[in-house]
Amino acid sequence: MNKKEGFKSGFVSIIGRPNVGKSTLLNRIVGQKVAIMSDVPQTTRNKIQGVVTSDDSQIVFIDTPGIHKPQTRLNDFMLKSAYSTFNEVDLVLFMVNATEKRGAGDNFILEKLKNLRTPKFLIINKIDQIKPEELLKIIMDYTSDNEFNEVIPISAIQGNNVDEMMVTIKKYMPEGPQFYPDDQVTDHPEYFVVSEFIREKILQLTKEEVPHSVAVVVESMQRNEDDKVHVHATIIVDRASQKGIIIGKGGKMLKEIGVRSRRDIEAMLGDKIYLELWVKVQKDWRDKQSYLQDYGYRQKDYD
Ligand SMILES: Nc1nc2c(ncn2[C@@H]2O[C@H](COP(=O)(O)OP(=O)(O)OP(=O)(O)O)[C@@H](O)[C@H]2O)c(=O)[nH]1
Repeated sequence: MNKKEGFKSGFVSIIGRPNVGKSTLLNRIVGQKVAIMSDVPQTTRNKIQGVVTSDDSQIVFIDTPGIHKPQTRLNDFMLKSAYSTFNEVDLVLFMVNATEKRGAGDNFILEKLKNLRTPKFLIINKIDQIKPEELLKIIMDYTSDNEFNEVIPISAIQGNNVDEMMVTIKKYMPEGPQFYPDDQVTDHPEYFVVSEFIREKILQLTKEEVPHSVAVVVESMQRNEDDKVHVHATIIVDRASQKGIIIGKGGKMLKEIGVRSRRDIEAMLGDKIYLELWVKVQKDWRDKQSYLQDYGYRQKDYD
């Protein structure tokens, strides 16, 4: 959660018709560090598909469900949220399949992307399946009536041009904080439940004084020599005044938040824990926080 000088971070939405190779691409770029929370119930608007962290950047890829022609009201609803997502992210990757003709599904997405102000890339996948001379025609086909900030042909399966694509994506990321710890991986769904326990206690104890946008990020959970699980979490607020409320007079409020949270966390983990809580003010957090909230748990369970 440190804000390092010059650090870049942002959210990237990947869209495309089914089978264009979105998952293959994500697996390649995220490798072992795929943060798919597939084993956690999802009622989410956006799924976080992968977090790619390097020394100087963190790129969070999110999947946008339901991009096809709306046939039902549910689809319609999903589409609406998908499009609102495009305004919130830092970059949209529109992925197409080089081996398939541009179809109604592509046109439908293109239409929706037309007036978007968020930067957008055209990613032409599966170029290993076509002859080099065919590529130009495909590019022309998609770009003659649409503007993209970048057009990048790749092979997700063989890896051609994928590193270059990542370099270009990074260029479009704004400066920002590291949203997730370096080691944020799939097999830690407890991180999110723990952060929700803490968030719940903050909201219960501070009532309306602290807005719902307060975020809690679990930085680490490790067993120490004392055989306790040491949980280190950061509470993030927008304003210094909120920090004051959360800490309370002489640290009283923070202590109470800690005591109550620890009780729940110990019950869940069936383990003794040591909880270390920090409070930070981070102004640009609120905009990005909706993604965190969508990160693999059922909001209503905790409301
Ligand atoms: N030849 C070739 N095949 C690819 C490439 N990328 C993906 N594929 C194949 O295309 C098929 C679909 O890939 P996925 O990654 O599952 O596609 P997806 O877009 O995630 O599909 P949905 O989950 O249905 O949205 C798989 O059989 C992949 O092996 C590529 O660069 N070249």
